Amino acid sequence: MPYASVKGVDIHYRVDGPEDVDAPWLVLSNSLGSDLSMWAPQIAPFSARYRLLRYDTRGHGHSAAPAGSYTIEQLTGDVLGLFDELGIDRAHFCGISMGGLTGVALAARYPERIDRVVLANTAAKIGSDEVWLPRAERARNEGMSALAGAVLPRWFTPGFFEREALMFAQIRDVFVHTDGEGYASNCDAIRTADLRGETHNIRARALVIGGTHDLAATPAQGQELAASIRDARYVELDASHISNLERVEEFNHTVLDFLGEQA
Ligand SMILES: O=C(O)CC1=CCC(=O)O1
Repeated sequence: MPYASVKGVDIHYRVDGPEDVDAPWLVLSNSLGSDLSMWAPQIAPFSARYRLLRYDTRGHGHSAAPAGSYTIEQLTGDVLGLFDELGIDRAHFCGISMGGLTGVALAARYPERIDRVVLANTAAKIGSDEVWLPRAERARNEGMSALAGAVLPRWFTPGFFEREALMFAQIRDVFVHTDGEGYASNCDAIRTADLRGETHNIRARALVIGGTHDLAATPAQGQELAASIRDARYVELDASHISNLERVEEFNHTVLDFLGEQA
């Protein structure tokens, strides 16, 4: 399993797709409580066109979970560290929820490194102290199994759990095996990240994907995010929070059409 040591923090990543040096890079960034396996239905179609870099956000999957609260600067720094490790000057970026927040910060602060950006089920400010402080405390004190029942039902619409029982079992498995301290430290990063004053700096072409039934990053927040980014496009899918898994075909077409459009 490949790792990059970014300022002493081991970040686990995977690369799929063409070795062709001319193929553009596309980076995928996971949501809170998941890992790079959440992109499984995107790998075949996306890697047919792009050199696909997936990674486990610190505190998740096989990446290290250093002690102490994380910050959005650390989450973006980990991506830039991966770029350095792999010799990537510039890439497309697609992040969902917390991964989308990372994408907002990268596109606003490092315009020279980000080509096109897909911001799915996210906002420039996600949740509030009231959401994140008790969530982090519970993850630290009671562990991930205690949180699963409260958090996971909001990720999908009710029909998904019956239709995709196996997929949901895998998602749940990743969630409950996420390091509780690492998860809580990412809650701290989300809680303290308010990028609403920075989105006007984004120059990358941007696609914002919302989920009609998403309560964690609502359609109104997605529309607000899109409206704050120059020339951004907003597309809404009939999904809850994890739209890349709930509406695989629509998500894949929407992203590939956007990335492949002529400038
Ligand atoms: O897990 C949730 O409650 C929803 C969520 C917020 C940020 C993220 O990545 O997921």
